[in-house]
Amino acid sequence: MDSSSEAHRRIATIAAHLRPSSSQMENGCSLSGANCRAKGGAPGFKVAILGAAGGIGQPLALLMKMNPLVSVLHLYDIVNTPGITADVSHMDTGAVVRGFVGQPQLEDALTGMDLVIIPAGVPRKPGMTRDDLFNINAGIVKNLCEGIAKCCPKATVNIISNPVNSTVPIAAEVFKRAGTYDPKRLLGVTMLDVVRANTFVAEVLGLDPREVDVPVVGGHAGVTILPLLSQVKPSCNFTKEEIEYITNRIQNGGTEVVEAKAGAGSATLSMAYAAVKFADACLRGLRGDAGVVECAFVDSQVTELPFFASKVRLGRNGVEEIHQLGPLNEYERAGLEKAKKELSGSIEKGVAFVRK
Ligand SMILES: NC(=O)c1ccc[n+]([C@@H]2O[C@H](COP(=O)([O-])OP(=O)(O)OC[C@H]3O[C@@H](n4cnc5c(N)ncnc54)[C@H](O)[C@@H]3O)[C@@H](O)[C@H]2O)c1
Ligand SMILES: O=C(O)C[C@H](O)C(=O)O
Repeated sequence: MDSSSEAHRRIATIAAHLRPSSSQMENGCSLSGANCRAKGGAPGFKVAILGAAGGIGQPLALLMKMNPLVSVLHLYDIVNTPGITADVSHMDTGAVVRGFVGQPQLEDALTGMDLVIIPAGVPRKPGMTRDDLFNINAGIVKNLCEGIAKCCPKATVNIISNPVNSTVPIAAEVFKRAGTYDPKRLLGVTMLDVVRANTFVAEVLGLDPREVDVPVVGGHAGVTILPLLSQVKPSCNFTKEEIEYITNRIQNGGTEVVEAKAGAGSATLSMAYAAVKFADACLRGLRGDAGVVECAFVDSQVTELPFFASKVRLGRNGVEEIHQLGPLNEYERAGLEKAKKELSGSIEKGVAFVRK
């Protein structure tokens, strides 16, 4: 091909790439093809954020745009994605950003995605439990998962919307109904509990939180959040008072933020950080990296419950291995019984919502 026909081909490719379709804003860019150069077509994963205009969604979009493993980033919400897409797309990082707004554009947002992250739904106000969000968020998660089952049934799905202990079972039921359920690909995000646990333990021990690793198992609400302080790395001993203080602080970390925000929502910035840390682990697993292990709320046989959070190894197929809980001390065994009792009801509530 001579250089002028090569130039024509390139411009035609760019023009096709930039032409705004009726259903999407690409890069917020309205230039004609002749004014832009071709993208390098960097390899990477296609990621969608559903609820991208929210308190979590916006910083999550920012951080995912910075992730070198992401080549395409779809931002979907029922409001405000055009502005957020235009804004984030100006960052000089590799991912191509496209925005989608409203239910009619959900299918385009989801088609072809490798990873879908869901922070859509209402947050708590002071005095509420996460379960108080069920009535609104259950329907939102169900609807979005129906879209995933139809448009990207093989995608890995990260559920952030609360109550996670019920929304993950809801997602599983939707996928089962659609015949697309792959338990390895559905993960409830409990990473914020681990992030908090690492921070609070590091404070008590006088360590850098980046050096601390605290397994947090169970679920994501109150007593279902069970930090295993006997398994902290680096290995250490706590007094009884320290164990009670740290455990309570981790279990009530979400409420601490809800109360401090005094009606303006729940954790958004630390959650976006945790969501990206977790999504990055999922993407490294999908890429084939070895030894990627994080805590997540998944379809599990670690206890008699159908879902449970524990350490999982992430790989090319999603959850490749679920770690057992390891030896628990008496305090943790008592905590586990309390956690299972509450979790069981929350899981059943989610399942019943879809089966009703
Ligand atoms: N798993 C966790 O550790 C964790 C941590 C913090 C918050 N959360 C939960 O995350 C959720 C979102 O929190 P937030 O602070 O970002 O709330 P937010 O209200 O700021 O944002 C939620 C976004 O969801 C959008 N939305 C509502 N219905 C939608 C639908 N049908 N489709 C797509 N988008 C829709 C809203 O327009 C909004 O932009 C809440 O349920 C909250 O409890 C979970
Ligand atoms: O506490 C909440 O309602 C939000 C979230 O689950 C959190 O743990 O911060």
